[in-house]
Amino acid sequence: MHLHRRAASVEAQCTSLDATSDTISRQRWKPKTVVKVDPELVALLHKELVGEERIAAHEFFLTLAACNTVIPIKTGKRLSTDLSFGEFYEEPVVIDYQGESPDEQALVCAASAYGYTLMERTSGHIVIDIHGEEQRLDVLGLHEFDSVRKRMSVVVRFPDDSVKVLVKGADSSIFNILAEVTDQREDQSTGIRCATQNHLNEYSLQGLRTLVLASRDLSEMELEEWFQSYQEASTSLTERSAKLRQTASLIECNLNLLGATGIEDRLQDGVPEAIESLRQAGIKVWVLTGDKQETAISIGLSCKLLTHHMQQIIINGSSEEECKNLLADAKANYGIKPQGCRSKNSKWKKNIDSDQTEVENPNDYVTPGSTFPKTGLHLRYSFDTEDLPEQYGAKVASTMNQQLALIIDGNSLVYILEKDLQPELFDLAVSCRVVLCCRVAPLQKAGVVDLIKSRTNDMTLAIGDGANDVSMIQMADVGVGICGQEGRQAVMASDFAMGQFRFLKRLLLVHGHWNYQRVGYLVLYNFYRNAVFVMMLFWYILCTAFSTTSALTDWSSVFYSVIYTSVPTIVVGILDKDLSHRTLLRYPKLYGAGHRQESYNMRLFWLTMIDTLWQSLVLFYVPLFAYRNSTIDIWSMGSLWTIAVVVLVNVHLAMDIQRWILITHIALWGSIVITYICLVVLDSIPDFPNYWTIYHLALFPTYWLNILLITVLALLPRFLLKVLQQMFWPSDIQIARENEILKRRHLGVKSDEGSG
Ligand SMILES: Nc1ncnc2c1ncn2[C@@H]1O[C@H](COP(=O)(O)OP(=O)(O)OP(=O)(O)O)[C@@H](O)[C@H]1O
Ligand SMILES: [Mg+2]
Repeated sequence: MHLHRRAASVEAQCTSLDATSDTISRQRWKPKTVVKVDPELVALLHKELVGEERIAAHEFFLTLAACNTVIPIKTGKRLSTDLSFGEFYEEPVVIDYQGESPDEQALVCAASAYGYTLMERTSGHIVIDIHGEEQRLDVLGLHEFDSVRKRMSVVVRFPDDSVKVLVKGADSSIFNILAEVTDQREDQSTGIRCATQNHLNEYSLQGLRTLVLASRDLSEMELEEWFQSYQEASTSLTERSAKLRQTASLIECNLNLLGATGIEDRLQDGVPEAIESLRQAGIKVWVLTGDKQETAISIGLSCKLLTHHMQQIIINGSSEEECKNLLADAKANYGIKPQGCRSKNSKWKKNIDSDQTEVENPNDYVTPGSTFPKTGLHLRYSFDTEDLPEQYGAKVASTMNQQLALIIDGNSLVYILEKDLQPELFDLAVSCRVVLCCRVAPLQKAGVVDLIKSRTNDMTLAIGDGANDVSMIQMADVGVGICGQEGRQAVMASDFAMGQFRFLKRLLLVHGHWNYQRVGYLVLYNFYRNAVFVMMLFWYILCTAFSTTSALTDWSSVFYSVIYTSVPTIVVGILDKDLSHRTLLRYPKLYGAGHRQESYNMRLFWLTMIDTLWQSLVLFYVPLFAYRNSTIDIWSMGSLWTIAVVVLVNVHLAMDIQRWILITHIALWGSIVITYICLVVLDSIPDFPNYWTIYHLALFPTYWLNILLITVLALLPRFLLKVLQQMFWPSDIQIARENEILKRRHLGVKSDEGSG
């Protein structure tokens, strides 16, 4: 049976109830979502039928309805009028199913469509409406789903006093605990198993999430033994989950296979596009999923993470030796050499980056370990490209023509992550364009993130929506949680929460870019802003032979950082944008500026410091030279230096502002005005030594010319360097900015012509 997890209502074609019988059509309730049913299966479930097939189908749907943690919520009845007859009738109660797992909700809805409606659930019992007859089943115990067992089970007592354990879970975990095939029923059992296996393969090749259902009768003795152990385990204060797991294994064995389900887990809107953009931005995306391998591959194909042209390296080992051999073979086959650990300041970075920028179509090149992912609802984990080791150059050449996809399952990861095979996996993984880890447990997801974190200096970002993504989200440098239908655990553990995967594109390419540019610039600017002031004071101390006198009042020194220059810094730090969000989304490669550390690096830092030195010298010596033959007092000089440094740092900032808006003007020019106001106020207080200085100074043009000359002379080298750089060595961002400006002008001209 296969059904849609998210689109049950869209698929609505006929109500479940029509299909069963007249009694049901008179029901006082109806499910909120209606599901398309298979008439053949409905016919098989007909009450009057007897026989093994009917019993098996009955038990299958009973398990679907009972073995879950879904809570039915009924909305109240109301009276309505039937217009054709003018009669009052009671509208049926609508049952909505709420639960943490969307898969379970879909399965319960499906069971309801086939006449097995879950009506009520408490911790002690469940009520199921079976073809119009309500049956109350006592729940003796429930072993919740966990990612280690990959299954869940419920023990129920039926009205006829029989006790059954109903189990559902991943195929890999259920097939291991099925009853051994006995001689008499060998043909039938193996037939059923083969058929189920075929169906499972078929479903997973279509990208459906599969589950297997099984059950068995419990004898009184077994029940008693289990119940005692269950009671002990569930009230235990230490190692409760391990004890419960052990207890579950008492009954989760010798099961009879009931059947399999396939649920379509549709990708959210915009996932392939978002992945493509992240890829172009130079971000590598790996997919870590708990799904079956075939399902994961199929989803990888549907979100264009994998393509049919890719060479798939599949690592499915069941022992350490086997995994070692598989990894070694893969490395030998594709000529992959050891990578070693990567260091952040590697000189190879530049080469690789230039490789990237030269290639127009991102699909045409293999970026270092360009492993980009499927995502969807279950997005996994990505890490930013950084630098690459020396050997990479050779490897790029060898893998250029063969796009590699590494597909590895959880079983192999057990041997690889816990043993000494981590370096082998790392070498192979970073050489592949895509890495897809399937059937991985939550801790393994965290282990894979840790593998990258411990071996490279790359930034890691983990994104996920379920409880099984929590450890990965916590392990990564940046954790993003998607608030979806799978509960809020991922969101609670994350640094950023979002509604859909595609918003990640905006978060990284737009906000990430802006943030990087702003922070990078502000770090440099703040070094400069403080250093230029301190250096100016330093020159004064040198000139006065370390006399401990001061030219600036204490107030000026304090106000410089707190009032005179702080507001523009904050405004620019929050509001400045080098490029519009449209441009950034359109050209994801602009995100590469961050990878190349264009906004903040050692070279820029030292250039800024040299510039600061020059500016501080101009700042100090120009007034000194201008007033060399005068009898000006030291407080007047201090006043001039104060205002000159404030004007200088603000004009310096103004030169770098990319986006001028009203608030930037107010903050920047307002700061200079406020400085003047403060100086006037401070110079008007008779108790201060600087009393009345500004009134004297401002009367002479030399004062104003000094400020002008300082600003022009101090900023001249910087200005020239900027002009030269923009003319001869423009950055990607510069080119995109010019493009934006030209477009805007072009549009302006067009609209002028239009209005003319
Ligand atoms: N509520 C459940 N009851 C029984 N089995 C389940 C349940 N939820 C998941 N499973 C089975 O356990 C497997 C692992 O589940 P897990 O939650 O770790 O990953 P996933 O949901 O498949 O993938 P993802 O990593 O994308 O969340 C699933 O593939 C499924 O077969
Ligand atoms: Mg899940």
